[in-house]
Amino acid sequence: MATKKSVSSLKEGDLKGKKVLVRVDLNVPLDDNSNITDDTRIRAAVPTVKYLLDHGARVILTTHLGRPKGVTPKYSLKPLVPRLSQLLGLEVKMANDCIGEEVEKLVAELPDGGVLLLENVRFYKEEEKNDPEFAKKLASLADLYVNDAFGTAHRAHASTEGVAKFLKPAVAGFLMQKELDYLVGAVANPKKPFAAIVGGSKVSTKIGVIESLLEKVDILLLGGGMIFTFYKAQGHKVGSSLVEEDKLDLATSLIEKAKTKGVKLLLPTDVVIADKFAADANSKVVPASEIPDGWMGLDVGPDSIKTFNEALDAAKTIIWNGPMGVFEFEKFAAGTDAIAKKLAELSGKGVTTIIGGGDSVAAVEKAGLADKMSHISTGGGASLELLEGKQLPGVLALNDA
Ligand SMILES: Nc1ncnc2c1ncn2[C@@H]1O[C@H](COP(=O)(O)OP(=O)(O)OP(=O)(O)O)[C@@H](O)[C@H]1O
Ligand SMILES: O=C(O)[C@H](O)COP(=O)(O)O
Repeated sequence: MATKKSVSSLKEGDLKGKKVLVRVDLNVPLDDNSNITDDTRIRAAVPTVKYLLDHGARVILTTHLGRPKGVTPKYSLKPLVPRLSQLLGLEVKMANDCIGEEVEKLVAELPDGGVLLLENVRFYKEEEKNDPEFAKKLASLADLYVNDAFGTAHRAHASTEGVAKFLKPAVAGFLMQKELDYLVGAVANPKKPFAAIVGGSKVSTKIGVIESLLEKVDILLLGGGMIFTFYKAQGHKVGSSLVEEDKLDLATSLIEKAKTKGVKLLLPTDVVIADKFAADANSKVVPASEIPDGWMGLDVGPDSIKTFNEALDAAKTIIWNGPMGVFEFEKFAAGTDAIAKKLAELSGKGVTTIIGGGDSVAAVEKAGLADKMSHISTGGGASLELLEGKQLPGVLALNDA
């Protein structure tokens, strides 16, 4: 992917008095009372907005929230305004729509250094259809475009892709830049040895990532529910653990591929098993090849943690995607916690540590170690696609540097 023009290339002369449409990803989790339960994505959007405000721009923010079908009050962005205002240190105005006359009026009233948040862009079905007329209407609100919505950059939608055709320049925000620097840059040119840890529930959702990483890494550690498909492929008894019967050949071929590529592939040697899929299940540790009938593997065992830690000690760059076990249940969180702690420790010793989105980020945050890592991705699907070596439409649409 060509290097894209960054918002840092725009100076006071380019920005003062200019209306800038900024696509952010403020798709944050809300509880039943519309309280924000994790504001990471709002905090991550702040540097770009502040830069624009400091240079006298008028900022128009656009984002989606959830997957509404038409106008749905539950997915209004109103609950985000207080936190956004607090983080930016000014009163953010909010429009009840994202296009149309009322929005145009509010944009016209926006002072230099002011911020207007548009209502959920997915209230229009034209957004996800990447409808050019809708993109044109959004674009007509502004003079230039900044895309800082890394978490949505894998979607070719009107506000992430279509709009860039109508606004020049169209540049990457600081968050977008940072995500690409780590998830593309550090992965393409890693300090070696380069280790990857891949977990999560199923091998089928991680095939692309594993295959792509096998081309690049020196060490690959596998954990999570997917390991039982590998064990079964090797002829082990897996009890009632999660297995994808139609992926047994694939698991064998991935092991072969690792051998051919000279990648050190480590599967856990012991596992924590449970007599039911529940937080209060009975549990015990057994060798990975001896899971009794009626029991299921829900975490990697202590010997595996030790072996994994030793393997990671050799690495200079580490990327992690997907938990080692069912970390949502305290009893089966030890493997995931141990990886989080190890990566935090190694970060302190100068190792580049990248957490590739989704549940592994939740696990690192739960362990209170988020600020210790070199990079924590704000994108689940987007980071997965990048790790699979795919191009992201929201990035491709931006102007080359
Ligand atoms: N041994 C296991 N058996 C069953 N489920 C497991 C096991 N180990 C981990 N999981 C579950 O896998 C889920 C995470 O898998 P997933 O593939 O979504 O990972 P992820 O990398 O975080 O993905 P995404 O980025 O899409 O969120 C967790 O909810 C966890 O409980
Ligand atoms: O949370 C995400 O992964 C992004 O905001 C994209 O959301 P989507 O999967 O609904 O497109």
